[in-house]
Amino acid sequence: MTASSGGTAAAARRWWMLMLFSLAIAGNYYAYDSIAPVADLLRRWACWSQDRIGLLNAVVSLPNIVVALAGGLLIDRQGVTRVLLGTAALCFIGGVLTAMGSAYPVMVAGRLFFGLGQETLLIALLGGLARWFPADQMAFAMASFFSLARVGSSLADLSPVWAHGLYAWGWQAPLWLAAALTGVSLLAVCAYAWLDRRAMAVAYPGGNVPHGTVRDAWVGLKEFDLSFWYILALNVLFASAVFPFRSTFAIAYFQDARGLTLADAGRINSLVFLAAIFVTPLCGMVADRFGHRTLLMAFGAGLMPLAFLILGITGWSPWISAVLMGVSFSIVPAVIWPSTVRLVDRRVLGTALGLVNVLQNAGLTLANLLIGRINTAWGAGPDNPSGYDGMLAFLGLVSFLGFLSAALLWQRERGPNGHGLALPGAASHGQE
Ligand SMILES: NCCCC[C@H](N)C(=O)NCC(=O)O
Repeated sequence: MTASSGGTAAAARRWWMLMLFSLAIAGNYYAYDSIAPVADLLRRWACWSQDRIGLLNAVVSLPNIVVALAGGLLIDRQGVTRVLLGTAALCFIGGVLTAMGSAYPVMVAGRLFFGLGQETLLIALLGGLARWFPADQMAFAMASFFSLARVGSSLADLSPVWAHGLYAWGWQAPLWLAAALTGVSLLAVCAYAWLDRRAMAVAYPGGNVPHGTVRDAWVGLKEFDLSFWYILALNVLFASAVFPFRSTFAIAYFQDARGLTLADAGRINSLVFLAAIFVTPLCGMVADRFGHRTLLMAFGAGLMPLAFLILGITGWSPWISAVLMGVSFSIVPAVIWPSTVRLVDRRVLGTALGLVNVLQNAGLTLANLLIGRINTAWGAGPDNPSGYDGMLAFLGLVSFLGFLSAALLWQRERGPNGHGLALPGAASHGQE
């Protein structure tokens, strides 16, 4: 018997777990994205520079260039549940410190604590889904989970509208809301831990729950298949193009280069996430039902450079590119994570996901820095809209390299070294 098998009661328990995980990630992503909406208040009320505000986000990613791999190893050694409890608690402490901080160092410390937990929490949640969901439901489960993550991000983006009363009090009140949501995330994880304990007692009556060892992780790392490295490259390159554009530079670009108002620039930018809320679970369902995961990833990844190309060389409405990005950002995350799970041994899954996130965070940090440099060097701004061409060329190139990785993965998986990624869920040989 495996943890993901069982009858109706087990199936019901799985959907409860998915609900709790989705709540946990929605609260977490809300807090992750809670700085941008208060940036203006921090600038005007506290007179903080762009650099100071930027550091509040940088300290979340920076530790994960190292910590996510350690977190992944810890998941393989200690199991998902303990790591979930520890990291959700770290995020909660971080959220509270950030909200308490009218003093800058306290806020930075809060964001640092939050960052220490954030990526490992995501990895552990994905590991938990992989543990409980069978192959033919995993893409839908992970896609629904990411759909709720986007709800968290979108609610944070739009909080100045729906929670405008809080913003009238200054920047701390909205950050207390974010802290409260990290508390909800911690409660959801505690409820999961309770469910998990009962379920494990049934799956492993002797209490001998198998965990990987450091040696397993080392051997596993050396034995990762070429397909894993392709999917890792896709993940890093795709994230390095999407997140810096969407979260850092898009609003200024749409205002300066496309002449949109701040409100319209915000609207077009949030379309990418709003579309993903609805389309991502559909993509997961398609992957479970029909397979063709590598083709889906190549198609989704191919839409991203196309979107940047259209922005860069045509005068077409930016909404066209936003729609292409929204579709791409729905397909790739829905398929890439469940596919990664199929490519590695379960005993080293945490380590594998940790490695992906370490390189992804390095890519995100580097891309943010490089794009900033490029925009400065090209003199991008309202007086020089074509100064953004360098940024678009860079993003187009990075996302095209992501597409190439997806195409290579597609080609490899069609041959004798494939892992059944093209097959429907039940027919493929995911390691249950
Ligand atoms: N919130 C922006 C960065 C998220 C990075 C994270 N490691 C990740 O891969 N998330 C997956 C996703 O699609 O949100």
